[in-house]
Amino acid sequence: MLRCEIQEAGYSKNEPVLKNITFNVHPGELVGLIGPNGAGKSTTIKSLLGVIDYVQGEIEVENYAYIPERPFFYPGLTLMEHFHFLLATIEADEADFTRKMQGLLKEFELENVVHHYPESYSKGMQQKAMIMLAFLKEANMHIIDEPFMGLDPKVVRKLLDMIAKEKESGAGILMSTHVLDTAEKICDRFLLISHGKLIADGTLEYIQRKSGLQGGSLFDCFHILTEREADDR
Ligand SMILES: Nc1ncnc2c1ncn2[C@@H]1O[C@H](COP(=O)(O)OP(=O)(O)OP(=O)(O)O)[C@@H](O)[C@H]1O
Repeated sequence: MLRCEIQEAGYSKNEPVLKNITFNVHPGELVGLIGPNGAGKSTTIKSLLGVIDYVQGEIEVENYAYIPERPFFYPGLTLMEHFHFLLATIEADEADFTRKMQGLLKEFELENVVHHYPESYSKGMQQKAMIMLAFLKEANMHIIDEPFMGLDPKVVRKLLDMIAKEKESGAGILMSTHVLDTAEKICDRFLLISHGKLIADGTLEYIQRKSGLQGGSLFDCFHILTEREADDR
């Protein structure tokens, strides 16, 4: 379970970026975090991860794995060494971990480069490596920042399968994305952020009702609600 009750958060106390962002993510639930560029999605995620300077409020998130928007790796470690490092920091059965790792390496076609430095990978390969590391952690909660950019359609399919499996096994997932047609298909609920505020939290039906667009796409509802919020400012 993830509980987020942010009263204010940002990069300095004088200029908070987020105001009153309160939501939960329950076990087995996939929640989409959506909003225009600069709305505060990444700042919300950074607040959850505890890597932001100023957060006023309460955050509760246990045993999470995080897939960042921009991959980062430990310099001087090969991908295999990253796996060994991860194994050393989590409580996992080594044989089980190795079996899963090998399965994922094969699925993501990274077997031939596992002894190379991830810095030498293409952008998509780096993202695949980050996804593998996150899913090998066997977390109760997955926090995923814009996972689809730069991935080829085959990998997107695999990622969606992995997300579905995690959900089935009871993990909660918070995923920020701009890919609204995919989000519409897979998310149980949506958090719509605009100008640092949570302007909607609910299912597609709720979002449709709120935007006055019965049966409308998430894409169209998104436009109506964010425009309305901008007009009200
Ligand atoms: N490191 C930072 N220092 C200061 N301000 C920042 C920093 N990162 C983001 N901001 C500001 O915080 C606000 C919210 O940005 P954030 O990155 O959370 O948006 P986002 O919804 O994730 O946008 P995008 O869809 O473009 O990734 C913006 O006004 C941005 O300028």
